[in-house]
Amino acid sequence: MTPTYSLSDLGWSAFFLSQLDLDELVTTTPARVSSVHRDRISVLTEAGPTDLVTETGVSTGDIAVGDWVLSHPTEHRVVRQLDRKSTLQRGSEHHVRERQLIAANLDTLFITTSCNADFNVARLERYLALAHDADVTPVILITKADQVDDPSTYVDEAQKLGRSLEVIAMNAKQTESAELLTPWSGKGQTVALVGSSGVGKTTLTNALTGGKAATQGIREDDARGRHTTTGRSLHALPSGGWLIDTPGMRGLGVADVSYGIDATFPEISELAGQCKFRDCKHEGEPGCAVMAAIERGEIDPDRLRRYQKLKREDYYASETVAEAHIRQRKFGKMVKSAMKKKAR
Ligand SMILES: Nc1nc2c(ncn2[C@@H]2O[C@H](COP(=O)(O)OP(=O)(O)OP(=O)(O)O)[C@@H](O)[C@H]2O)c(=O)[nH]1
Ligand SMILES: [Zn+2]
Repeated sequence: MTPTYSLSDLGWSAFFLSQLDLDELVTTTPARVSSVHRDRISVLTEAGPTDLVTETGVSTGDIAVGDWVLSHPTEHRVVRQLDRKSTLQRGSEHHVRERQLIAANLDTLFITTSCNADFNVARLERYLALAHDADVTPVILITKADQVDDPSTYVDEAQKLGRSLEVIAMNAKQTESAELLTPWSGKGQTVALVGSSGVGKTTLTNALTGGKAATQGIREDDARGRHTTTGRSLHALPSGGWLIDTPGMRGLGVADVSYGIDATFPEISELAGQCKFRDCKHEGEPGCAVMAAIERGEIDPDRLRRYQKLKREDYYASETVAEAHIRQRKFGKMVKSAMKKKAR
């Protein structure tokens, strides 16, 4: 039997309700997107799961798993998509402004790493920038705590990355691991797991879903081979929450997440406003408040290096094709004139 859910079970809140006008309140049905197909979307409503086609002219590519839409009272179609509380997207590796929607309306992003060679603060900062930019609360999970003598050294390292950041060490293979995550996976809460290959995402997914990851919350006929465009879907958790799986989140480029990078390095970005030049790169410019703080020993120089690296990567990945073109032409001209000067 297909389980039924109330709107609040599905994650509905005042944030979404306040977007409806009186007419919509009476005539439309809120629906949460559980998977996205090329020509339609699968949704969960209070009346159960169903499929909807999108508004005319709107591609399903603009809709992400986790989105809320209003569905028409009699026809199986979307009337309107609601504003998101959060949007998780990834930058493409190409040097064009191109971002791929991963999930909408997540409350928490579990950034997963393990007590071994995978543990890398630069990678964690990269995921943190993504989470902050998406407006999702990050929680760092450090798996394989059972394989080291003292997991607290890993916890302490991760804890340095944020004053109020939650960091949890665990053995993902123990069934209790799901219990450690209940503060974030209770009724109506939506979570996703990201992290490198082999850190234990599948193990944790199975712990959270009770091993039923593949089938919960999706229409049954999906199991008969109807393909979703992304492979992503919304899974109901026995704890009352929702898990959106995130295949394709492994390679992790940053693009257009400048805000998220600043939020990940508050000790640097908060000072940057006091630099003499508004576009100071903190690379030795006069009147640089960040360099001054480094000299006073107040900022970790390694953090500044990683901040600058992410900012550079974000800048190049965020520029449009036209901007890249101008930059390359400028560079070409500069090389030419330098060569002319040399020849003289
Ligand atoms: N001892 C121990 N082993 C773990 C733990 N977490 C995961 N493993 C093991 O590590 C291996 C990889 O775990 P997976 O859950 O498949 O990792 P994944 O992140 O899903 O990997 P991909 O599917 O490649 O992205 C498996 O053999 C798990 O049993 C843990 O906390 N402790
Ligand atoms: Zn500066």
